[in-house]
Amino acid sequence: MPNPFETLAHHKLAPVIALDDAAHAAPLAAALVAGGLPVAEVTFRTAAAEESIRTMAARGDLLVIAGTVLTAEQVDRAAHAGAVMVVSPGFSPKVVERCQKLGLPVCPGVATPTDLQAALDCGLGTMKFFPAEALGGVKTLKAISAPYASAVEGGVKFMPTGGVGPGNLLDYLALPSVVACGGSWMVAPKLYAGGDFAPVEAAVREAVTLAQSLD
Ligand SMILES: O=C[C@H](O)COP(=O)(O)O
Ligand SMILES: CC(=O)C(=O)O
Repeated sequence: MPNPFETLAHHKLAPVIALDDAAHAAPLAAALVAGGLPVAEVTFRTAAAEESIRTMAARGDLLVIAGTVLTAEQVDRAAHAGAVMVVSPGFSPKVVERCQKLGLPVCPGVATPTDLQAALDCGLGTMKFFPAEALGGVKTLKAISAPYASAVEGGVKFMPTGGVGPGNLLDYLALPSVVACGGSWMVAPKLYAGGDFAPVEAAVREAVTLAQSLD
């Protein structure tokens, strides 16, 4: 599997998934792959997260990221289940430390310059900007990142998440500091409420077309 950050930079999207039922993991993964987006950020917001990660990782053709990882114990469970990267809504030194100990790429959330510098102190160069829209969106991201352009080689990179959708995706992706955007719109439970995952595949395909339209 290539470096997860490179995969994210290629696809520009990280679908944020909260599964109540691990039985949905297989058809959801299939819809993502069929729609052209072999990336899944499965959040530890539900009890089904670990099993869902295991199911998706077993395919071998999908970048499986563990999301909403809040404790070192969840890092262990995510890694054991097959996640190849960890993200969090905020910056937790314990989560980052455990990931680094395991050699697992980690992308913590930052909302302030203080968070950002804490992540830099850990040697990290790519961070979530969360919750992106509620924090002021593109304007705030530009302002927060400006002082750190030369803090790491190539500049600090971000994965804005929270309130990103088809209406503002390209505004974020147009920023050179943005690697990819996280979002739940193309994997929202209402799309597969009837047990049919075709609407997910269609929404994923549309999101992929939009994200790639900047190239
Ligand atoms: O908590 C929010 C999710 O991580 C993603 O945000 P979203 O549902 O606004 O796309
Ligand atoms: C928001 C986010 O990235 C997370 O829950 O991990």
